[in-house]
Amino acid sequence: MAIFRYASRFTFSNKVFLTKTRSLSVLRDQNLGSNEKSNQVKIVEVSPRDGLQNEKQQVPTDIKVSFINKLSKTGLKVIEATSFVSPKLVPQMADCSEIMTKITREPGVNYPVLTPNLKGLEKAISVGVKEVAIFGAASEKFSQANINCSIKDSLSRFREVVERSNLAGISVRGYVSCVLGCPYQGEVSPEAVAEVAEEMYKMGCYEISLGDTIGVGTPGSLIKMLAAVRKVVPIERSALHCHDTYGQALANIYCALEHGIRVFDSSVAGLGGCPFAKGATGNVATEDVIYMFQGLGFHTGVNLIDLVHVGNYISQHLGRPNRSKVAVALNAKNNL
Ligand SMILES: CC(C)(COP(=O)([O-])OP(=O)([O-])OC[C@H]1O[C@@H](n2cnc3c(N)ncnc32)[C@H](O)[C@@H]1OP(=O)([O-])[O-])[C@@H](O)C(=O)NCCC(=O)NCCSC(=O)C[C@@](C)(O)CC(=O)[O-]
Repeated sequence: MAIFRYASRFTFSNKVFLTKTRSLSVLRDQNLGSNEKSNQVKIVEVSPRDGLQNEKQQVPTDIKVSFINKLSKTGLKVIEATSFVSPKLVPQMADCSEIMTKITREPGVNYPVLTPNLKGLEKAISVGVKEVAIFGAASEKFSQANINCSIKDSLSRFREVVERSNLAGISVRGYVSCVLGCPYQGEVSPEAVAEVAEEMYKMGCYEISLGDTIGVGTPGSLIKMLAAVRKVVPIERSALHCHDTYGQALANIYCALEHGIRVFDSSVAGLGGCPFAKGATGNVATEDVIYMFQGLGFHTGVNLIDLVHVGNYISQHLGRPNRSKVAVALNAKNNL
């Protein structure tokens, strides 16, 4: 893992986080806060939503329901099930209410959904959703393309969603897209990311998921972005959401782990892509992330073989090979 040993020292909040020779376990013991010492990581499985939203061919609702039910049996504790957005813009998610009424909700598993505005939230409440996510962007152009409003206007809409959610006893997660680059404007400054993340955190999001929407980030740009964000959002309240477009996702996840992040979004079989980010390919594959965490001695509570079976199930339905490298290897080795 020499690639992950940094020659220089990076300073965040007056703490030195990385040196040339320190291993992850030493970092865990010496540098991180009490929450961050834990060897637990949380996976937010986004495949039923982020994984499928970009599929051109409509996936039958019963297949989606069966997919979510199968994921629920693998040990995953958070499964983002669908999104309550415009069916004209994202037809694949048009069956959101049906999905939420048909799935079997396993005790101890959380099934959050995306709600960009009050309209989506009210629909979600009517089908018993317990957690929602609002989704903003650090890039003005992406905000316009994705949710048809400026960053400023999006924050006002989100405030309404958070206030109404609080009344209904619903937790709210916040996404910030384009944290390491934008498909329309290119570079996005760490300060712009921190500004939106701070607003969302202050308005009441319990967690801020930092999205590398087009997968352009590297550990170099990630470190700079995290340095800015951690000044305004506690690291234990931050999550990382990686797409693997440039093959950097696992490197970025490992890097974020070293910087104290313990929540990671991923998608079984590497499904995914955003309809409003041309060229954005799949999310990092959950199987690959779990395999790496297992190797590092981190507990995810997820049964990897069960997960590979579920990835195979949905890949077969979509008529394409499983995009997880770990799944491909285990399929060949175990004749799955
Ligand atoms: C945000 C809106 C709704 C604003 O859309 P708008 O056009 O500004 O909203 P509007 O209030 O003017 O309404 C226009 C029409 O949409 C309807 N409408 C309005 N709201 C809803 C709703 N909630 N559910 C269902 N319908 C809705 C509304 O009823 C009306 O219908 P019409 O009168 O024309 O028939 C729209 O732009 C939209 O749905 N965008 C889709 C956004 C989306 O799903 N993007 C992909 C997910 S984000 C992502 O993938 C990134 C992430 C999270 O994974 C992290 C990362 O990777 O970076």
